[in-house]
Amino acid sequence: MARIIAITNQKGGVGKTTTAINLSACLAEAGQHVLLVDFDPQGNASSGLGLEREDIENTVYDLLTEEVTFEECRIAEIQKNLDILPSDMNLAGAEIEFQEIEDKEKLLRSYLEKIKDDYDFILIDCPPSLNILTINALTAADTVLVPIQCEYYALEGLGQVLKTVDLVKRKLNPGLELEGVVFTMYDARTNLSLEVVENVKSNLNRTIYKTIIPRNVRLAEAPSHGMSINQYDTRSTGAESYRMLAAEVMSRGEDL
Ligand SMILES: Nc1ncnc2c1ncn2[C@@H]1O[C@H](COP(=O)(O)OP(=O)(O)OP(=O)(O)O)[C@@H](O)[C@H]1O
Repeated sequence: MARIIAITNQKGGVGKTTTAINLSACLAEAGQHVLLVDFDPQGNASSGLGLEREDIENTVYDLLTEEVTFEECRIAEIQKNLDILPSDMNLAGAEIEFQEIEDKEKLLRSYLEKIKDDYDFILIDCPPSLNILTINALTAADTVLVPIQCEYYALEGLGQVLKTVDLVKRKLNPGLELEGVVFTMYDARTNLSLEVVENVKSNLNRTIYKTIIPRNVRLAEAPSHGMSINQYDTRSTGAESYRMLAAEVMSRGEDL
């Protein structure tokens, strides 16, 4: 049965999508059967894996509004072992459109529960805001992975995420656990990156991944070529770091 991991941080631009794409791809490369749910109306996880608008017939929005089945929405084997539920701008209307639906927070969960047995991991790439989509993702998830960028306001964003996770745990999903925090865009040439890591470590009594994702230009380039980092530049430090993160995520499963 899959472990469902929501990748979230209400702060924008911290490396959620980069982590969702490359962690999914590295788990798949390691032989795990993975579903990546693009749950951000920006659709960056979909385009970052090479999907053009014309390749996408149905999106996760159509699934949630019951217009299509899971099979009709899923794009199978975008890479070996990796399937994706794509997204597009239509998902931005969810906040208003789901208003009238009973149990609107549990929509995604109801669909993922049906297919959970078919995967080892389901990763959900969340939008950078606390809206009905993020609440749906956290209600569907077993664990939450929080990427935090090595910059000054890192702790601020983290505090908000942890509050939201506690709220969803109390009201909607008692089994929800923190998978861990992962530092992104670490720049070894600056003192700031090191200070942020030390600061978060001393203030956060929670799981922090040993793997730190470095700032790496190949990671920034890969999505514009529609490739994950292990396809785009398999020997880059970016690829190596996401492989290490995948190995940690797999081994952590044994403790969860
Ligand atoms: N480790 C890295 N090294 C270099 N560039 C990176 C790295 N991680 C992410 N980036 C770049 O930083 C930008 C923001 O990353 P990303 O889109 O993954 O963040 P996000 O949190 O998903 O953003 P949003 O809040 O808009 O959804 C992108 O241009 C991405 O290519």
